[in-house]
Amino acid sequence: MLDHLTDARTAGGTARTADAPLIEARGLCKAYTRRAVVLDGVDLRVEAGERVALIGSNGSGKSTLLKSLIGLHPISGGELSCFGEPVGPEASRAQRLRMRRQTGFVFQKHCLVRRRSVLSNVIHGLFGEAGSWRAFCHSLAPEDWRARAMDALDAVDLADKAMLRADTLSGGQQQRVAVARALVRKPRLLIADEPAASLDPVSGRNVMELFSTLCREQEITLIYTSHDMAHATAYADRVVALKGGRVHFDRPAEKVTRANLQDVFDG
Ligand SMILES: Nc1ncnc2c1ncn2[C@@H]1O[C@H](COP(=O)(O)OP(=O)(O)OP(=O)(O)O)[C@@H](O)[C@H]1O
Repeated sequence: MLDHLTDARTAGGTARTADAPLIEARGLCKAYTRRAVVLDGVDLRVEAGERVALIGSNGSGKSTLLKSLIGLHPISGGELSCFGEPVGPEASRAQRLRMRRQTGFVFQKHCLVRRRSVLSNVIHGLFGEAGSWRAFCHSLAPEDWRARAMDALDAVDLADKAMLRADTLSGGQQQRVAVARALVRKPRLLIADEPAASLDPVSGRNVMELFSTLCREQEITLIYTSHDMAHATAYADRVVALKGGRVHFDRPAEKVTRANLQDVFDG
């Protein structure tokens, strides 16, 4: 089964031209073990500025695909390029770091540091920049970092909560802080893995609306996973469905039908 997983491109090579897609995967395969082939020949092209929803049943490989696209998981086969650079199964640490620096992340669990202020949590998004140990505490951070973090908090409408402890905010507000933390570094790509899954319907819609709007305004490419079909179709330009380790369909959000969705989740 793994025979076709051996032709992965190695890291390095020449950078693509400026009009190349932000991400391009051809025949992408990912196996955690010889028996656990999760992605089995995924083709995916994401243009800069697009908003893409990834859907599929539990275990269909959505999170694995998200992480593989940006080098958090090494791929097992196929061809992948991200930010114009080929990404092989053994991407160097330097390349992975380069990709991470251009990417913001938001997860279902927002992973804020509960005892720290909202502002400190957003400044933590600047970890990885020069002198980033100072991002640990907002009072040690340079003034321009604090200003950037305040701008990000303003964008998610939480500037007035900057000095509160993170764990005094509601779940929806904390997720908006996580959005600000992801955007403070002005990433080219935002990856969001079930960002609204732990929120009530209204907070979930608010967070999705926020993502979608900020990404469009700031020309950030967005790829998110969701089990909520209304979220998948309302906030994305395109919906990509995974089934059996392959792309089952890839179509504009407005053309996705109820039957298409049913088909994805039927055994
Ligand atoms: N680190 C890992 N090591 C081994 N197997 C893994 C690992 N991560 C995920 N898997 C397996 O890969 C498969 C796909 O998991 P993944 O989390 O990518 O699916 P998903 O579509 O995001 O699922 P869900 O909707 O439940 O979040 C599952 O069978 C899972 O057990």
